[in-house]
Amino acid sequence: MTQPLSNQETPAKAVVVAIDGPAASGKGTLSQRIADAFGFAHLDTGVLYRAVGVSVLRAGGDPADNAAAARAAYELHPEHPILQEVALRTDEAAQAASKVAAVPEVRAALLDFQRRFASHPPGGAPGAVLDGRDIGTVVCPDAQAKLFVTASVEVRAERRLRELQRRGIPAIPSDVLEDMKARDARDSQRAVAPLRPAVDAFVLDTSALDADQVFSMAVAHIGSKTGLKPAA
Ligand SMILES: Nc1ncnc2c1ncn2[C@@H]1O[C@H](COP(=O)(O)OP(=O)(O)O)[C@@H](O)[C@H]1O
Ligand SMILES: Nc1ccn([C@@H]2O[C@H](COP(=O)(O)OP(=O)(O)O)[C@@H](O)[C@H]2O)c(=O)n1
Repeated sequence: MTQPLSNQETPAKAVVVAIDGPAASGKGTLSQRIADAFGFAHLDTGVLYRAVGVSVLRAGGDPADNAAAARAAYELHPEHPILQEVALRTDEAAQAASKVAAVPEVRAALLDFQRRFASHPPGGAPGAVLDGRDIGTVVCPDAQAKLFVTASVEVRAERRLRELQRRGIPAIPSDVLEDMKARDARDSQRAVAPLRPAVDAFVLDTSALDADQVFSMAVAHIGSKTGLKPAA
């Protein structure tokens, strides 16, 4: 996956905000709000891994099979319709994603695209917000601001359950919790780019914070690192 997302180049060096954390910690919600507030582009990198995982499943393969996972990652490109599918939001897709994500060739295949998005945000945006697991540690280690968003696994499972119900995707509460624990373990223990806060990340436990409180704290942190204030 090496194709550039846009032909438009950004003359000044883009500001990069890295937001990492475990499943359903609120990364995506926060990233989109930060992107909107600062006029930055947003890339949810988890979608890339979910698309690779689902592609392997659809081809009848095993997401833990290195060759099948690597092939699917090399075939993915930024305009691929699978990236828009609601099917990527299911627990099955999440589990497949975390299996393909442990394959070094998959991570390598997706790296250039993510880095290019950060250095040349689409639409000529002055900055980019990337959320995932390894943005602050591997993809953009020089990001001007890094946040690591987390919450207890019980709180995260409850948030994900409500989200799935809202989307009309059937889910069993105990399965969502167990799947999240399994994914946390796989993501944290893999050899390549494991889930962990960068040493210079601001760690934000959102267990008892609502989305507005998280947003305010993140804006304050980004302001302290970049001198920028939200436009609105
Ligand atoms: N601070 C928060 N408090 C309560 N619910 C939240 C909070 N942040 C996000 N959510 C909700 O939790 C669910 C998962 O959030 P999301 O941003 O998708 O997490 P992630 O990107 O880390 O998987 C969504 O339904 C979202 O609306
Ligand atoms: N930068 C990233 C993003 C996601 N992933 C993998 O992709 C899976 C799905 O990521 P996601 O961000 O969509 O998951 P949620 O946090 O939304 O549940 C994760 O469990 C990771 O295994 C990764 O390894 N590195």
